[in-house]
Formats: sequence, structure tokens, C-alpha cells
Amino acid sequence: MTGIAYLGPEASFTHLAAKSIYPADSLVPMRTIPECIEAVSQQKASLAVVPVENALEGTVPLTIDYLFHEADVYIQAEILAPIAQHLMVHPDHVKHWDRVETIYSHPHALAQCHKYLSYRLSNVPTEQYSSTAAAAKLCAEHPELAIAAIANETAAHEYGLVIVERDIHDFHFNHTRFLVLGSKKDRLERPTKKEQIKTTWMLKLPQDDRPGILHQVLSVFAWRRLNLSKIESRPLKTGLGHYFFIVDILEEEDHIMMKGAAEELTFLGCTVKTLGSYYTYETESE
Ligand SMILES: O=C(O)C(=O)C[C@]1(C(=O)O)C=C[C@@H](O)C=C1
Repeated sequence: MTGIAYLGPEASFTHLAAKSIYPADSLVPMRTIPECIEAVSQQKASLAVVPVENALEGTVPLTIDYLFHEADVYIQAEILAPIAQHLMVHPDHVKHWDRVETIYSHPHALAQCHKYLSYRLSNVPTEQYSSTAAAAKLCAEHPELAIAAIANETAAHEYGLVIVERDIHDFHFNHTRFLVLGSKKDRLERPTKKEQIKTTWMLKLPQDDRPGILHQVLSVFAWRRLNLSKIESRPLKTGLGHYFFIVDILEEEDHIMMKGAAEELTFLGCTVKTLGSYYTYETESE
């Protein structure tokens, strides 16, 4: 069991995030997020790095859903990275870049540039691809096609493309959170003294639709003064109106108040799936 799986290929944003804390030669590219998570749960990789949330576009649903429904893995750290999106083409197309016929990228990247694309290139269809770097690689491998990719600067260098429009993401504050996942509850050391620990739980409410249950759940945290930094619902996929909740709590799971909270939630009929406690590593831009 060796290697750290990441959403590839080389020069994806996930690759840059992973390289900020792990040596480049330990990283193994995968084609999809589920493949990364499976590699860890089937012990084919020691860890995996996957995107989980973007400041402009919100959750990466595939990651959250796969963690809840399909795998039993734990978060060992999170990496917070600034994101800058650029439009790039093969050198053969630089002169007439605004005549490209299709723009490829990861769905999150296309969504981060929605305003730019609709004002500047409204007639050009977009096509979703497995990652920004995979889209850049496609442009490099097909100079005969008039296509462009939205990706980062490293991808432009890696695949020999030319950036024709810089910083095309719609809002300046663009960051993505990436998770480092492992098969055991084990966390990376605290990166700096001031870093706050965080715990992620996934909560399923009791089956019977009793009034006020969400209020009761929140009060479990409130009276214990447990600070939530995020709460979000996702469909349970068992029918309309059925959800599970992802909560990030700014406390360590072993804390007495957290143990009490878990017990009380279970008593209320909730199922608590823990992803563990971990620290945040912040990276600089490329
Ligand atoms: O496509 C990539 O390069 C990725 O690493 C994926 C991903 C995402 O899933 O959000 C990561 C960061 C950016 O927000 C855009 C795309």
C-alpha cells in the first residue's frame, strides 16, 4: 500500500494542493474522485487528496456523497488553496482564440467563470471534463481542434498551452478546500500553533418526521457551546424531502462535550457518521 491518490492528471488544482504537503514522487494521479476514495478504502493507496468545497460554487457533491454512501474513510487534514482560472489554447490557435468551438473544463471551474463566459464567449458551448488539467491535456493532444480549456497556470506550462485570458473567475475571493483521506483515524500534525482543530460529522435524522427535530439537533451543539463552522444538507437519495446533514464543529472529537453531543444525538434517534478531527493547511497561490 503506497502512494497518495489524487484527482489528476498532473497540474490539476488537486495536484497542486497535494504537492504543497507531500513530495511529488509520492503522488499517484487518478481519473475521478470516486477512484481516489476507492484506492484508499481498498488499501491500494495510503491516502487520497480530493476537492470538497469551493468558495464560489459550494460543495463538490461527488465527494460528499461518496463519503456518506460508499466509503468508510477519515479526514486526516484539509488543504485550503487559492484558485485562479485562466483560458488557454494550443499555440496554433492563439491568433484566433476567440473563434474556438468548445471550451472544456471541470464543472466547478466552468461555474466559477459563468459570468465571464456568458458576457465574453456566449456563443461558445462548454463541455464538462473530469478535471481542469485533463481539459488542458485534451487541448494539447488535439491541435487540429479549435478548442480551449479553463485551467491553472501550471497546467498551461505542463501541457504547452498559451493563456489568452487571465483570472476569468467571476469573484476575486476564490478558494477551494481539499481533503486528505485515510483508512484510519489519524491526523496530520498541527501546522501552526494558532490552527483550530475541526471535526466533521455526517448526521442522519430519525426516520419519523417529528416537528422540531432539527432544532433539537442544533441545541445539542448550542448548549454545549460547540461552534459549528458549517452545516449543509444533501439528499439521502431515498426520496424527496429526505436529507443527511454535514456538520463541521470547531472542537476535537475526544473532547468531553463532543462525546456528550454524540451520545445525545444517538439518543434522539440520529445516526452519526464521523470523519474524524483534523487541522487545516493553508497554501499560497501557484
Ligand atoms: O479540476 C481540477 O483541477 C480539480 O482539482 C477539481 C476542482 C474542483 O473539484 O472544484 C478543484 C478546484 C477548482 O475549484 C476547480 C476544480
